[in-house]
Amino acid sequence: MTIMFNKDRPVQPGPTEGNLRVRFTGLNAGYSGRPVLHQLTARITALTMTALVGPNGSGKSTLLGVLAGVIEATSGQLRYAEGHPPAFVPQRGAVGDTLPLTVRQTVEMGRWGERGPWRRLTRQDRTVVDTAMERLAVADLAARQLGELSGGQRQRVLIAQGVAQQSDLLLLDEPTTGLDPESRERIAALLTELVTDGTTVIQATHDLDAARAADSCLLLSNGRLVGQGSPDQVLTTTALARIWQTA
Ligand SMILES: Nc1ncnc2c1ncn2[C@@H]1O[C@H](COP(=O)(O)OP(=O)(O)OP(=O)(O)O)[C@@H](O)[C@H]1O
Repeated sequence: MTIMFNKDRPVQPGPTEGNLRVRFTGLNAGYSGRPVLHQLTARITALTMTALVGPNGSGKSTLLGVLAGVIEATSGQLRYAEGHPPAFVPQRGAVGDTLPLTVRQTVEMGRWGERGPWRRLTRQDRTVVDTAMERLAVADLAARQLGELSGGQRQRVLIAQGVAQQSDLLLLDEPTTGLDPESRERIAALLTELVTDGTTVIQATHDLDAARAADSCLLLSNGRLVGQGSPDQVLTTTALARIWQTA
């Protein structure tokens, strides 16, 4: 699927290319009257883990939002290889904690893309939800209200909702921020497992350990892509010092 972000041009279907899962060229995006992303061009290989790295405000969440389809780019080209629509796990803070939802209902929302909102779930949907909750170790919290949970528990529930979407493209916005080391490791291991099982994972992260464990990194600074490649190539002391000093 190819999405052309140019107000005058229609959406065009495009060919898939080799082992690419996502490719974007000259992508510009922002918020009303506020350009944020400038001329981003990158390729994301299927069945890899990509880390989006950069200081606060560099545009990581905006880029994920564009890739997830919740923010419309103003121009450029975004192309996905054949596959499911992306599953998007937003930042924990972006999800209201006063929503009157149980953990199970929250994870069940991951099936809405298949079933439609508030529709009765099939037995298979319920199995998918159970499996996602078990993978994230939140099954014993199923009846609890989302708002009663700790930050780390809520984060795991949101990731379970993403996993329940059964997409082969999972986008996560800072999935380990604010978590204790054990929860971070558990989530890192799960994301690696998902890649092995056939998912392409893209995560925005401030966790340099997570970024160093990724297959590739996109380094953002002021809405521009200033590095892309393997963690060793991109996360050099010099590059990190330069970018964080100017942030
Ligand atoms: N809803 C919005 N309306 C207007 N501007 C926004 C909005 N959301 C983000 N921005 C601005 O867009 C820029 C990029 O923000 P973004 O959240 O993409 O950065 P980020 O790299 O994810 O930051 P962080 O690491 O703090 O999450 C910032 O200048 C921010 O103030």
